[in-house]
Amino acid sequence: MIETRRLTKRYGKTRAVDELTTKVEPGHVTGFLGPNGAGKSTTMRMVLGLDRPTGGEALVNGRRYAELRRPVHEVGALLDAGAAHGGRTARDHLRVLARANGIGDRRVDEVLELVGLAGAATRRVGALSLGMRQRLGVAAALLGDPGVLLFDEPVNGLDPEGIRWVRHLMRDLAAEGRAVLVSSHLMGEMALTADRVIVIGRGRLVLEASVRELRARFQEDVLVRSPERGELGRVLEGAGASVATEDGALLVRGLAAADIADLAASRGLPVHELTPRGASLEDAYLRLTEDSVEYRAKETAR
Ligand SMILES: Nc1ncnc2c1ncn2[C@@H]1O[C@H](COP(=O)(O)OP(=O)(O)OP(=O)(O)O)[C@@H](O)[C@H]1O
Repeated sequence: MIETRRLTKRYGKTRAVDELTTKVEPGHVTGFLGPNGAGKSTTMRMVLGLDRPTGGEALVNGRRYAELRRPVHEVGALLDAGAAHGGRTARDHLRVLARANGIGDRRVDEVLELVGLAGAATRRVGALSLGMRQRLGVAAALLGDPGVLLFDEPVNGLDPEGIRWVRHLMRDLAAEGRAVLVSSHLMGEMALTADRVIVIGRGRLVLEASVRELRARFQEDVLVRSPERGELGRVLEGAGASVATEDGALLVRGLAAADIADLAASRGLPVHELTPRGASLEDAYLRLTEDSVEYRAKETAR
């Protein structure tokens, strides 16, 4: 679990992080979203003890990073995939990290296998593709088998296959009961990976919600077709939705498509169409953060 309590970081007059209070729970992938300069990296660096807060605190499993007895066994991070020493082999790079933390060589081979780099273990880091360096970074984060993981923009620059791999990995790590925090600029990408999101802008918390809540909040309505329209309409109203009828279909507000499907299934009511309509999550996110974009493109006056 990661907790920040009124976490603040000032650089001169810039409040990079401003009284940020959040929780990142185990068993979930939490997306950490915000425009450029919102304070995501600074927050992560403070959680990892790489930057000192100006105010407030950042805790991993209830302790500040500096107070963790075996930090690499509690928290792992992928911050900058370019950071590995280019002249060493992938395996040696990990062995150096492992030895510095009292971890045996066997675990090195295990994590190489886990991230699909066993075949490239003797290649020099400098000769690895970006996707492979990213995997090596993930291997390093997993060395101590930590319960808390932070990934800063892990899909940046990856090809579709690499992106899919990262997505699956995050979900698997969360399914194993770990707390996984992943930063991104893109709500669309996060909606596919994360089940919760923390949105920040100019260092401040804008929104903390489950992706499901977010969809329900920003979606206009859900179009539902069912041969049992009347009965389904009553069930949905009973669950708090407002229901209108249009062209033989139900227009449902106040419930997410997944909840509608679950309710229909629990009553054995057939559903022939279920279409969420309205703003995409990406649009919703842009609206949420439009006041906090650091550098806005200026329109040229003519
Ligand atoms: N070492 C530093 N010195 C001065 N200002 C800094 C420093 N690090 C970050 N900042 C400023 O703090 C703010 C937050 O930056 P940060 O890198 O945490 O944002 P971010 O959300 O990670 O952005 P990006 O998505 O662009 O990586 C920015 O205004 C940035 O310019």
